[in-house]
Amino acid sequence: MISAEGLRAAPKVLLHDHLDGGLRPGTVVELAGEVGHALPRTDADELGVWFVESADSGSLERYLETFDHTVGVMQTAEAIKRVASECVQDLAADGVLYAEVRYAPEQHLNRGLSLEQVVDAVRDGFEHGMAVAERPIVARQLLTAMRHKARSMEIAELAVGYRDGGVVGFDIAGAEAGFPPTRHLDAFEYLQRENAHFTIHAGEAFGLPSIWQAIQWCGADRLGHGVRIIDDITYDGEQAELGRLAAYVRDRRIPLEMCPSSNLQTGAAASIAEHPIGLLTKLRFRVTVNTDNRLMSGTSMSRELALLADAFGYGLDDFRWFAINAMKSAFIPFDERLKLIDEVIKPWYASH
Ligand SMILES: O=c1[nH]cnc2c1ncn2[C@@H]1O[C@H](CO)[C@@H](O)[C@H]1O
Ligand SMILES: [Zn+2]
Repeated sequence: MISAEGLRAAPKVLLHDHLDGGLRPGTVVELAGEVGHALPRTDADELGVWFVESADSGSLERYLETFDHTVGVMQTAEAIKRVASECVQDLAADGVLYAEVRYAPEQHLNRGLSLEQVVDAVRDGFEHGMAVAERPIVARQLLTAMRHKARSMEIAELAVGYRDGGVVGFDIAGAEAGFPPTRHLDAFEYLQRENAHFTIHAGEAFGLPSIWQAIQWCGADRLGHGVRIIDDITYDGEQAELGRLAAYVRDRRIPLEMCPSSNLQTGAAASIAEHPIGLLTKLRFRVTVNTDNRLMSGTSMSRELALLADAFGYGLDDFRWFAINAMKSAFIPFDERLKLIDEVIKPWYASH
């Protein structure tokens, strides 16, 4: 069994982490004090517990309500920059060597920032974080549009505008039921014409139709969560039979950004041991392991891997496979991905 220290040391790759879901509780308390935002708890430790307990709701909609208190304190360039820098430092300290971190710029305009100023603030924060982090890390932005709102085209254009400025892709997030991906088809078609990359939260709180639309209508490069792809697989404990959609996802090596702890909280899975990641890994889908919202789940990359190790007996070989899967699926250019695989990931695992 690998130790907690060993897990932290192992190079990890993170593709699905929300900037507004990963604040340090102490930072939320301090920033709230500065802007007069009312919090449900004012002690940092108690607030941390409050986030986890409130997010532990069994429903994605109620889980998302907790973001009022993080987005609420991320409304100035200074605050956003601080949060972005701390995010990168925390990920690096946990042994993450490459991270794509997402957030919705449209949610940070309450105090007069423009969309561009929000992206610039995150970029400044990431650059600061990368410069001071205790271990080398590469951090890039994904811009999210909220699926119940109507700004996806504008956010997609913003992502393309910043493609040489630290933004490597686009995403849609928020409540899934009632807001299918095709609602934003114009944005996805635009991104395809621009040769840009995007992932879509799909198959988390809604099933196969959402995944099917995300891939076959919208052309998603990756799936955020995608856990419900399991509904297209029959498994009797020995033999697995894949439906057409599951077979397509596996054949095309479409990356699944799986977030085990988050899925338990929103009710997308009953326990880690019963989480579809076990079977999907066994069937060699392109599985990646992610944190989703470190604050709301009280988690980290190391902790997610530790939970999987407990439930499925995974060890370093599996962690290496997850890291390489994720690095192959990243939205940075191929040569940069290869370099991190050949120069960081493979050498480390070969010597441990
Ligand atoms: O697991 C999730 N599913 C869907 N939406 C989410 C999830 N986690 C966070 N957000 C939403 O994404 C926004 C931008 O980061 C967050 O404000 C939250 O509303
Ligand atoms: Zn997410």
